[in-house]
Amino acid sequence: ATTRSEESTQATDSFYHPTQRPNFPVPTLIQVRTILSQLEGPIISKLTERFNIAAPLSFYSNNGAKLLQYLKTQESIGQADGRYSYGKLEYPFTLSPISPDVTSKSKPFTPGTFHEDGFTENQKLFKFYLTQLVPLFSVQTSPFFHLDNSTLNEDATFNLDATLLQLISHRSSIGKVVAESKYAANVTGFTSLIKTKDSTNIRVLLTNTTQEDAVMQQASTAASGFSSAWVTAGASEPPSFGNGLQNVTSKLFRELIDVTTDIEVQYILNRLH
Ligand SMILES: C=C(O[C@@H]1C=C(C(=O)O)C=C[C@H]1O)C(=O)O
Repeated sequence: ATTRSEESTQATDSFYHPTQRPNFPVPTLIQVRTILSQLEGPIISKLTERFNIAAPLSFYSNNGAKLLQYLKTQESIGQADGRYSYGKLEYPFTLSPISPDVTSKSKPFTPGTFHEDGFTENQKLFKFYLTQLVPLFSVQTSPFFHLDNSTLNEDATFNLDATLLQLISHRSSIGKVVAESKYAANVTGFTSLIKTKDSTNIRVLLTNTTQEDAVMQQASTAASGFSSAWVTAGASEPPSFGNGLQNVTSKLFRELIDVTTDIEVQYILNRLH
């Protein structure tokens, strides 16, 4: 008989049975940081687009039920294409989670090898997006021209929301790889903290505020670039546009760093499972 957890594994990861998953070595910390910085452009670009679409808060009533439904439809298609398969570091908002890896004699997960913990912060990211960012998307103008005089486009708005949510989920999930590279570089230091489940000191060991400042700085520079490019491209913007985009960008990246770090901590706590 198939158990509940096997069913849900099949649901999200139809590509590999848990016992036949490949061993994935992770890149070095320097390489992962480059990978993370590659995502800043796409995230801030989508954020700029979304920031510039008029959309009433009523689109998001009932805790974003309609947006979740939109995501569910998209994710079912993505799942069929293997989007959430093992090692993709993409985790759905609406489908069942991937099952965690279990270490055994035949599968020792030597340091430097990815070890899935099945954890996501997608619910937290969705709530943050809905309650902290959406209220700041308050432009009144719409880029759409409809002959019936309507200006709203719910579907296009949800499409941008979905892309943005998927990008920030992916960005924070790369925290798992960051954590593996840090673990591989300090197995002894982390192992004792894992054994005592000392999440506070695990977080201290994972945190690098110099790197965080560099990420925030790059995000801020990107936001300035996108707002000027938008105006150069012909958008008629109020004088508050540049600062408004800076504000949402900095809120988003502060949250992303915190969530990425949460994901790193969880990954380490479950590393020896
Ligand atoms: C991702 C890392 O871990 C933590 C999270 C960071 C981030 O989300 O950008 C940056 C520095 C660290 O505090 C890292 O060290 O690069």
